[in-house]
Amino acid sequence: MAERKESWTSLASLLGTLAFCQTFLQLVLPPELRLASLKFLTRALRCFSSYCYFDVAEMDGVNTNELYNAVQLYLSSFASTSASASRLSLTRARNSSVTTFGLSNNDSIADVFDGVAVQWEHAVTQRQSQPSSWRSIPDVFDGVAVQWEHAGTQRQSQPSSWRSIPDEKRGFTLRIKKRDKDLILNSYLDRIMDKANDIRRNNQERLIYTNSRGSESRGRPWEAVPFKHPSTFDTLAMDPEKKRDIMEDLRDFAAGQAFYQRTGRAWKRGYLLYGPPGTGKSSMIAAMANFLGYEIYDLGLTEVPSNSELRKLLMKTSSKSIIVIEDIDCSVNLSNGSKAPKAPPLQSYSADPDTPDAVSGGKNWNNTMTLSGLLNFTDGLWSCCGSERIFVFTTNHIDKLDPALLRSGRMDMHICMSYCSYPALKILLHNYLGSEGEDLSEVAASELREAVEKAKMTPADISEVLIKKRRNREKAVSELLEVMKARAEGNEEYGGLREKCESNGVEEEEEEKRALESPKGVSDREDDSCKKAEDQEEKKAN
Ligand SMILES: Nc1ncnc2c1ncn2[C@@H]1O[C@H](COP(=O)(O)OP(=O)(O)OP(=O)(O)O)[C@@H](O)[C@H]1O
Ligand SMILES: [Mg+2]
Repeated sequence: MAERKESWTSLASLLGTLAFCQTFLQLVLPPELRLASLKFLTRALRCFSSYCYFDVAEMDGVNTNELYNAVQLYLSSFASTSASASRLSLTRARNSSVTTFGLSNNDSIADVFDGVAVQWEHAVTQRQSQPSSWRSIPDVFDGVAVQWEHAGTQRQSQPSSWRSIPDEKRGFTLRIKKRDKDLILNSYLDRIMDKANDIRRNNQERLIYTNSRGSESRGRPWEAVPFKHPSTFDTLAMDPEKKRDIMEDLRDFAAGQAFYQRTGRAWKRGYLLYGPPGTGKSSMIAAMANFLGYEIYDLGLTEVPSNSELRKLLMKTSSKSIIVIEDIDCSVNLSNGSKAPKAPPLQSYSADPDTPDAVSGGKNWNNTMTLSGLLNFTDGLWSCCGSERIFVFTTNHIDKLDPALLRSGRMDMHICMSYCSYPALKILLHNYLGSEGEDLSEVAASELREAVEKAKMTPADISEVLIKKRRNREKAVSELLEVMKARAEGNEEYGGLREKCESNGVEEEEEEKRALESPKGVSDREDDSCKKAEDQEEKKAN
């Protein structure tokens, strides 16, 4: 209290002295000397002040000062609850449902960082009436004292090239005690930048981007809409242990900047999601994005005419994003347009993605998209362009993928999305009926457990049944049981048919055709695809 009183007294006397000096200078000195003496006076007064001041202007030349925006966001995070701010400005960004608070003109706000008190002031002045300003800073080089001086002169009229500069000059001034400056300045500014990035991500609705042919020439390589997919790891029906592993992996990745830096690895991670349709691969991607707060770039490879276009597209993705390529088995073996010769198959894996290789038979593939072009970006030198990015490839047929995509280290994690298991079914029951099966009778629960293992139904199939009957829990469960039992019977019949076909020497392809025609039957082979892939991976690892 006494300290505050003291500072008010010194401020009042300082203002008095300044007013007196100004009047005195105006009366006594000729105009050309006034400025120099004012400059001298200000410098003299600063020597006695225990504070130093840092100006953070909105514009750095003609560019926006990132730090200004960051400070604005940072202060908004506590401006509304701070007792020291008396007047706040309110803003809401495009695509956002969140209101941000800011300091009004010439208002100030106090902050504490690492136990050190600082103060921010926001000043808005008209550019035309901007007073000439002089700034000087002493430096010592080889024991010789030098002084840098920066003079800001009044701009009478803006040249046309400066039209983009706002008429108002906005800036924050940070006041720190001189003795604390070296202690906190850098770490405090780093903290502000980090916090601002977090706020930006939380405030702005995340977007999902997609590409279309020719969008690059229209000047907008990606088109975006707000991303509002409600899928989360809570609602995703899959083995809880597997889910935990994936979440942990994602968490480690997002917090792994120092690790990736230390180990000399590009800060990126690749996931390959494979499994039959309707097992939740796309839902998993949405859950990942929601879990990490990342944006999604849904890359349609069929819309990318060449490797160089692909490179341009990928260079325009932001960090903290998931780059998704769905159904990679269907989209990489591309040609440039339907009439163009077929692009080299995935095996045509040349060192330079833009040059033909031996397999392509000497044809010019410069205008085609190749797997090597893609992998060059996800895995090669270009992978370090941007950081904190996740690549997700999905496929229904892991066995059709080129070995180049599957070789160890290419995709960091292979995740099998398979038919619904009992633990996954419990999640679906919780999602749609509000119960996890614990209120089911023991008989019903054990019946469900047995039926779901035999039925080999996808979570999508089960969801369909539960959605229809969700108003009546008992009916929903009994109908689901019926459907699952019927499906299990179909599977058994199909299994018998398959055995018969095999003993009669019917071609495998024909058998598959039949399976497609029969919506009921699921071959064991299909179900086993995850297991087989996992076994193969285990073998490779050993
Ligand atoms: N594992 C799951 N957990 C929760 N819901 C799921 C799951 N799998 C599928 N569903 C439901 O089925 C719908 C289709 O799932 P999704 O699109 O994620 O499957 P997919 O594996 O991507 O299929 P496709 O291979 O055809 O692209 C989803 O909207 C969701 O409601
Ligand atoms: Mg999908």
